[in-house]
Amino acid sequence: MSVDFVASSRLPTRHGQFTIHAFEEPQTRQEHVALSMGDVGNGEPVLMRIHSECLTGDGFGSLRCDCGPQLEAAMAKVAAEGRGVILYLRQEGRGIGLVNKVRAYQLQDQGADTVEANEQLGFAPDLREYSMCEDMLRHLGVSCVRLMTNNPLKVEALEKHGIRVVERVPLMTGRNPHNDQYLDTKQEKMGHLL
Ligand SMILES: Nc1nc2c(ncn2[C@@H]2O[C@H](COP(=O)(O)OP(=O)(O)OP(=O)(O)O)[C@@H](O)[C@H]2O)c(=O)[nH]1
Ligand SMILES: [Zn+2]
Repeated sequence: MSVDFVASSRLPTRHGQFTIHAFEEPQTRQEHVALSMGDVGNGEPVLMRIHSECLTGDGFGSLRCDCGPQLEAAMAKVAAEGRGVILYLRQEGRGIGLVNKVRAYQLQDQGADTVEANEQLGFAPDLREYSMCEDMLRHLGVSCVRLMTNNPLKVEALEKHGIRVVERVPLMTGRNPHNDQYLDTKQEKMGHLL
């Protein structure tokens, strides 16, 4: 999916001052944003996070997943280096959307794991794709990254879109009794490097 750059502005945060860049997919009007700090277009590898929207974890502090602490940790690491990028992609629920994610949570409350719940709803375990990253990174002048993730599919997807990943930086944070099994399932069934 191609995306158009729309606007950017200053974004002071508790981790320091970022610039927020807004993008839109012309066909679907799907919106995505990037946060950047420092001179990311100078050709040096850029510390980067691709974060998939999780309203429950990022916004409400849900302990069912590790998204909130991962986003906080990624922003803190970028701030510590004074340079980096967070691509915040609006792919809620690994692409099934917020309402379907709550449906999946309901099935998980009844015993399904995160993969089984998606399958019971008729979805693949992970519907995300990352083609929009290419336009977003081109706009920011980034072609080479150190990617903060535990998901090898994200590394593969970026390389497929012409972005060089010189390092995978593990992002292990936020394990708790409520998401213990969820993280184990990601490791066992989805190949995450936890
Ligand atoms: N369908 C579904 N989506 C979930 C569930 N729990 C979290 N998510 C979504 O999963 C996405 C985050 O993906 P994860 O699999 O946790 O991690 P990742 O982004 O693939 O990998 P990392 O880069 O290591 O964080 C967010 O969009 C969440 O909303 C769930 O039980 N079911
Ligand atoms: Zn989450």
